[in-house]
Amino acid sequence: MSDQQDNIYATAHQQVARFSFDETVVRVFPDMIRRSVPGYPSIIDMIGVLAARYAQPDTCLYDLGCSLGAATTAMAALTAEQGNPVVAVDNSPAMIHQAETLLAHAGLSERVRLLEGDVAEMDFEPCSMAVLNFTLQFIAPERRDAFIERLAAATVPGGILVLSEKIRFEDEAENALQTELHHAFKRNNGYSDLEISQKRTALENVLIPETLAAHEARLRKAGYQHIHVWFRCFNFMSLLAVR
Ligand SMILES: Nc1ncnc2c1ncn2[C@@H]1O[C@H](C[S@+](CC[C@H]([NH3+])C(=O)[O-])CC(=O)[O-])[C@@H](O)[C@H]1O
Ligand SMILES: O=C(O)C(=O)Cc1ccccc1
Repeated sequence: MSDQQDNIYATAHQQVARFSFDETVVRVFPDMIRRSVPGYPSIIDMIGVLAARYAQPDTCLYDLGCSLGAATTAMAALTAEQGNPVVAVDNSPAMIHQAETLLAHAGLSERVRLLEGDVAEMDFEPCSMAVLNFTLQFIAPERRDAFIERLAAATVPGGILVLSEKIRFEDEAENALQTELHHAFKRNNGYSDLEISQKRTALENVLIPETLAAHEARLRKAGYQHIHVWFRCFNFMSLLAVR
């Protein structure tokens, strides 16, 4: 029930509604994210590699804004021997419902604790890894500082945050070029100009990108000691922040 092709914006909508992670999106989500986010399959694979490198005993691993549990599954697979608890959280009931089915099929129901809730409001246990794979961009900007500070405080020394985000560039010309290249990527993956344009409208004031400098400043202020850009393609980026 989540393996269909994304054609949500293929026909003209009279009025394009705000984007939301509802049942319609859940049905097409794996196809949508793979065709919309450059490098998404590699990012998921590397989150597994990072889990194997950074998971510490007696700590949990968080997948915050887990959607259907792609990063959760990669983290669990590459830490099978250590067996750290993986805690996967999302505030979309439709996502959680489908993630539950998929994790059960993968035999991960014991290993993974799946929670429905707002990641910016939850309490954290000591963790050695937290993943925000394209989640922070959907949280209201004024809530981001306090949330990252609380997450950093729960991260043990040497633990990490993997922060993947769509980013904005200060320079207008740079921003326009990187956005155009992202749209070329989507077109190459079979999306029409109408689909690209209607999805863009739906995401306005829902997905709010910040600059790389703003992300780095927030992470440093929260107490992360080392910040590395480990992936970048057009206006998509992933940071590795070490506590
Ligand atoms: N405040 C919030 N609290 C909890 N969840 C939230 C919140 N805001 C948004 N979400 C959830 O964050 C997810 C963002 S998608 C993540 C992909 C996944 N990480 C992946 O690696 O496949 C990214 C994208 O679609 O571009 C959705 O499932 C939202 O319901
Ligand atoms: O499609 C886009 O333009 C994006 O920025 C990525 C995306 C992927 C999946 C849901 C929402 C946004």
